[in-house]
Parts: sequence; C-alpha cells; structure tokens
Amino acid sequence: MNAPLIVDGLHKRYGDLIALRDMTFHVAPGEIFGFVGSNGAGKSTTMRIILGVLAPDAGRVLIGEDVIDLDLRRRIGYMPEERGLYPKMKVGEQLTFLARLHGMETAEAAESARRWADRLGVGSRFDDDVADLSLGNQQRVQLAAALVHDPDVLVLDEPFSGLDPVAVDVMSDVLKEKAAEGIPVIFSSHQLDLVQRICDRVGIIARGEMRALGTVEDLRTRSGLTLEVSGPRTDTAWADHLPGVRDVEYGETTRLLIDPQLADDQQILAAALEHGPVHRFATSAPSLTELFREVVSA
Ligand SMILES: Nc1ncnc2c1ncn2[C@@H]1O[C@H](COP(=O)(O)OP(=O)(O)OP(=O)(O)O)[C@@H](O)[C@H]1O
Repeated sequence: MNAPLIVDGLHKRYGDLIALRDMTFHVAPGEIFGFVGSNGAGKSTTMRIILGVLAPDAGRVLIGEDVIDLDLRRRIGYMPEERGLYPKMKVGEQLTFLARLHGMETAEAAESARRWADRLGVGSRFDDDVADLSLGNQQRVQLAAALVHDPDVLVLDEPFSGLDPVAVDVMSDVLKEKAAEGIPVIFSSHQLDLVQRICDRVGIIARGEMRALGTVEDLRTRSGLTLEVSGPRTDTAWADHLPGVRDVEYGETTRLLIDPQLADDQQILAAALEHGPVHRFATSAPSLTELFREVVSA
C-alpha cells in the first residue's frame, strides 16, 4: 500500500486536562518516526487515537487519503503500552490467532507466526504459555504480534522498554527492514540515544503539543553547533565579535556556540591562530537528549 500515516489536528481532553492540542504530523512510507516526550506528554493518547481505541474530540487520522476506519485499522500493526497478550495462551497459537483475526488464512497465519517467532528469537518458546516467558521475551512476542499479519503501518508504544541490548538490536533491525519495505513506522521511546540512532525524523511533544519536528540532524543543528578550540590564549576575547558566534566560554578548551549558517569555521580558526597555536578544533551538535531538555523546559 505504501501510503503515509497522517495525524491531523487532534484535540483530546480528559475532563479539565487538555491531553492533546492540535497534534499534527505525518509519517512517510519508508520512514521511521520517533515520538518522544516526557511522562504524560500525550504519546500514548495519540497512538490510541491512531488505532481508534480512543476517539479524539477533534481532528482525524488518515492513511494516504483515507480516514482510518475499521477495515484500515486491521492494516496497522500495533504494540499497545499496556501490552495485550493472553498469558494463558501458547506463543504460537496466540500469534496464529492474531494473524487470523486480521484476515489471514489459517495456513498463511501459521506460517507467518512461525516465521516471526523465529525472527524475533522466541521460536524455541512457540509451544510455551506466554506467562512462562520472561518479560523481555514476552515483549518480543508482542512485536511479533504487531507484525504477524503483515501490516501496512506500524505503531509501537515504547517497544524498546525493558529489552536487553541484543533484543534492542533485533527490534531495531526489524523496524529498519519494515521501513525499507515502504511502511511508515512510528514508535515512542524514552531512550533518546536509540531514537537518535535509528529514526529518520522525530517529533518532540510536551503537554500535548508538538514542540519540535524534523530530521534528527536538522533539530540538532537548528539550535546551533558547539565548536571546541584548544590552544589559543584566553586572556583576550578573541572570538566574541566574529560573525555567527552566539556565545563563548573561554577556558583550557574554549567553547563557542555558533550558528552554522552564519559562522565561517576558517575565519574562526584564523582568529584563533592569531592568539596562539591550535591543538584541537572540532564541532559537535547537541545530542537529542540535550535538545529534548531544551525543548521540554522552554
Ligand atoms: N483515561 C484517562 N483519564 C484521564 N486522564 C488520562 C487518561 N489517560 C491519560 N490521561 C492523562 O493524559 C495525559 C497524557 O497521557 P499519555 O498516557 O498519553 O502520556 P504519554 O506521553 O504516553 O506518557 P508516558 O511516557 O508516561 O507513557 C497525562 O496527563 C495522563 O495522566
């Protein structure tokens, strides 16, 4: 199908609390979108509305040009935050059952259940009750449950929480693989290093509002780059009046906050060299974690 997921102007109140205010973004086919925000920011509420388990007060959700209805909903692979497996059902039976529920024929459903259980490293637990698996393995089954019916869109609420590093790698690889097939993938996470590593774009929300939206690279450079210079004397303010330099902290390593559009690194280097030898000259962008703190505290 390869159509974008479009979230358009969602509003949601719980009594006096405004949980979402004009929540708008899209996830393109083939894109991995990271949805981040503090506890209670509105991520799960947005995802529940996408799935139709919760109704918005205003706004709509589309796949391509079609507003999501019951039929389209079956084309979404969803991992709810509260998880949703039957503890007393065997892993294989459960996955097969879920695939059937989404419209697959019995043989195809059984084959898909086996394939995803193997792919996610829980094939050897196929005939065990879900309740007998460790929490991390239950989570692998939960991802298999979201994938088993070969969905056209993936919506995953904190899929990485509680996973060991190997499972994180397996999960990341699967998400990249599905995106490479042209599926829009959205997931929420508090693991910002992971989001920075695997997402094409991110949305940072706070108190129900989208506060920053863009590629990780864009967001990181938008707020400026840090340039670290070691060597030059620090008794004169040699960098203060150079174009594009917003702030300078002089020290053994002098740190300049620069606007990448306006600053000329060669001009800065030349100015530094006039004040002594330069042993180190390197730029770095703020991490997504630093950016997140800045955005949510604004
Ligand atoms: N059923 C409900 N009734 C009343 N308030 C609710 C309900 N569900 C969520 N909320 C409130 O709405 C806000 C958004 O919650 P939501 O679960 O969407 O946040 P979240 O970003 O997913 O948080 P977390 O990272 O902690 O999972 C919170 O203030 C929450 O307390």
